[in-house]
Amino acid sequence: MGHDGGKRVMLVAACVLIDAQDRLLITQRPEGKPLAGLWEFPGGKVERHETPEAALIRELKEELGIAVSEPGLIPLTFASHAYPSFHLLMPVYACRRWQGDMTAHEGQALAWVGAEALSAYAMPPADEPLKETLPGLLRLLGESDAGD
Ligand SMILES: Nc1nc2c([nH]c(=O)n2[C@@H]2O[C@H](COP(=O)(O)OP(=O)(O)OP(=O)(O)O)[C@@H](O)[C@H]2O)c(=O)[nH]1
Repeated sequence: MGHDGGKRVMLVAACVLIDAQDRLLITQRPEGKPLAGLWEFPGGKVERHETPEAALIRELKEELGIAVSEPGLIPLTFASHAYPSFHLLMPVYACRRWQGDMTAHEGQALAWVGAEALSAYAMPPADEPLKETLPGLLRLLGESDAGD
């Protein structure tokens, strides 16, 4: 065992989808999955030999039926959290552009919320720090987007 406890690092890619009113999409984990009932950002595990971007494009299609392109995925921040049986490393992208009608393909509830309102939702422990940092990060992103 290493001095970190020897936990395996699990790579999960997640996306903050942002609508025209600057609201963010969160989805509720369905019953039967670990952490059921908690709200999270869409995404999922990065498979072997898959890039985080490719994993996200695949997951967004599977979970929500939307198509996003790689240039539309803007690296935003990451979460790094020790769960009891693994260490989660989660790159978080922002995305404002997608194609297709958004549908909850896995029976998950969807909610569009302002960044400041995230604190009102129960999210996985790894997401807790994001509740504090996302409002400021998204403001910066909005300012840097203003020119394009
Ligand atoms: N998508 C997503 N996963 C998160 C977030 N926060 C967080 O701790 N996770 C964790 O990251 C892991 C993602 O696994 P998942 O089960 O959603 O991924 P998946 O769809 O590839 O899994 P499956 O196909 O095996 O069901 C879970 O352990 C989940 O709890 C988040 O904001 N979004």
